[in-house]
Amino acid sequence: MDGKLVIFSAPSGAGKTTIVKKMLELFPTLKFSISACSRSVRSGESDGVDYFFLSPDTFRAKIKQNEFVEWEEVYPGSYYGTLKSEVERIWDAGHHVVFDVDVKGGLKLKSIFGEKALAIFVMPPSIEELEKRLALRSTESDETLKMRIAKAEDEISHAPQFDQIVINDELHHAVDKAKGLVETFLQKG
Ligand SMILES: Nc1ncnc2c1ncn2[C@@H]1O[C@H](COP(=O)(O)OP(=O)(O)OP(=O)(O)O)[C@@H](O)[C@H]1O
Ligand SMILES: Nc1nc2c(ncn2[C@@H]2O[C@H](COP(=O)(O)O)[C@@H](O)[C@H]2O)c(=O)[nH]1
Repeated sequence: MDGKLVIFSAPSGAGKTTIVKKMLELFPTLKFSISACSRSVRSGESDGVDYFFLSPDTFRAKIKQNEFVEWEEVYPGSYYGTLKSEVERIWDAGHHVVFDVDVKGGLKLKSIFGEKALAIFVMPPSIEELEKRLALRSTESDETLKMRIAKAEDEISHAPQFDQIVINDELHHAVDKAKGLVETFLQKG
């Protein structure tokens, strides 16, 4: 099978991880690209499932060894990146890859893989709703929540560069829209 890539990007809190999890349930041929990151593990997360959790030094060593397809310092001191080995592992097993990456990373992947990739921007209904969702998720301190919200407007300005935009107001509508887009893309020759 010729492996394809489905990329979901959005400002933090817009709901891309929630939508990606639904896509993984709906499409057995899609497998999640487990990113490496240098932030600390949240409650409920596991190493090698949600992320490969690395120290900043180990992450920087992997950058030097050219192990990433793309990487970003998404927040000051917090590195995130797509490992070449992850994409190869998934393609070698005959699957398509789905990514949950920030906006810069999503555009980078699209620029590398072109027509093999479908890049979807998940649009929050408003900045106020984004803030509310992040606060309810209870994963951020006041400081990191502010930092995530401060990036959102600039990230939203890049939405037109994506192949498709899915507005995540009512989750089930967003999932239906994303499902249709992914289905059409995977069926294409
Ligand atoms: N349509 C929705 N309506 C209300 N809450 C939602 C909706 N979609 C997702 N959520 C909730 O909003 C919070 C943020 O969602 P999620 O973690 O999927 O966002 P994200 O874009 O992956 O954020 P991050 O980039 O920080 O990982 C979660 O608690 C999730 O359950
Ligand atoms: N450029 C990349 N961004 C990534 C990658 N993996 C995740 N992310 C993005 O980082 C932020 C923060 O994630 P969180 O888990 O700390 O809330 C979010 O936008 C992720 O999509 C990656 O490999 N490359």
